[in-house]
Amino acid sequence: MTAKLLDGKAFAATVREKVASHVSKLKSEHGITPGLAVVLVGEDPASQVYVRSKGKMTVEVGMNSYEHKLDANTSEADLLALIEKLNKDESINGILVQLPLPDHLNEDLVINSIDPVKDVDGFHISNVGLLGTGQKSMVPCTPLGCLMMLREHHGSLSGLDAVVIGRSNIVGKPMANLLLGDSCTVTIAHSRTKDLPDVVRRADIVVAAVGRPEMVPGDWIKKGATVIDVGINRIPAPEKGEGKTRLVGDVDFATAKENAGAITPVPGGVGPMTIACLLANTLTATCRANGLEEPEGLTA
Ligand SMILES: Nc1nc2c(c(=O)[nH]1)N[C@@H](CN(C=O)c1ccc(C(=O)N[C@@H](CCC(=O)O)C(=O)O)cc1)CN2
Repeated sequence: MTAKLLDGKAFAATVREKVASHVSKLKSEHGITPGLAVVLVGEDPASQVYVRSKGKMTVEVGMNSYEHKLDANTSEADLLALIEKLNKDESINGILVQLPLPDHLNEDLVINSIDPVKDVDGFHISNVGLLGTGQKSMVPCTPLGCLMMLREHHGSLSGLDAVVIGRSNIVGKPMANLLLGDSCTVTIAHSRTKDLPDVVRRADIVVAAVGRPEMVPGDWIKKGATVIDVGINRIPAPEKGEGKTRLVGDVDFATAKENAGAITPVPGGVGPMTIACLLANTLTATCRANGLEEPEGLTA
């Protein structure tokens, strides 16, 4: 059996189209243009690429994009002062601080200084608490993207056995809460989980978010299961030439696709959904801030 490929790149394009059409209505019917501020501290090359891409796609869906690129040595006080300014700025509906931050900055402190209503990453402790208690919140972009792809493929997720491998605050924990919200039976597995292969073999849905290249082999995957690979790992690719690299996920795609019913590729799976969901969250935040109806199908 060869799995159906869940094409995140194509799906993300449809999400961005929906966002663009809502933004166009917001402008024409209410005179509102959503604004997203992205803050980058330092010169991490991958972060620079993601931030550039966020800015470009924000403009493409008709929103205003504000980029704040700060020196790697920026003090915590200066960063917090910028966030405070953005919190008060009425033209800004969404604020995102690109992660990881340089080591001298306290990530929790910085994230929790963002107004929760503008926290389009859904990382603020208030949003974490709201999601954990099943209340309306801002939802982290990558898990939201995974949920959208799962709903699109399965329709209802109710009653399905799901395993989330990885317990990070950014993906693993919110993903587990979202699956629980859709009535899955959820297991969170991690480095101390006993007999991980056995746990994974029972699952109808496997979400791998550990950051370890190809650690989930195909023979852990139950026949017909849906595999969502969140890992984006760059590994050496000598076959492409000296010093060349390639991207792989946390799942061994070549063997997993033989057992899975559906699987996301890397690249082109979950990754593109992250930015599409950021735009969806910015639209949602704008609607909430203005007391307008939220867009359907773009939230959890
Ligand atoms: N504040 C945040 N920081 C980070 C987040 C986040 O959601 N909020 N997530 C990641 C980085 N990220 C967005 O910020 C991101 C990662 C990957 C992709 C993506 O489209 N990946 C492509 C491959 C890209 C490549 O060639 O390297 C894919 O998977 O197809 C988009 C966004 C960490 N920081």
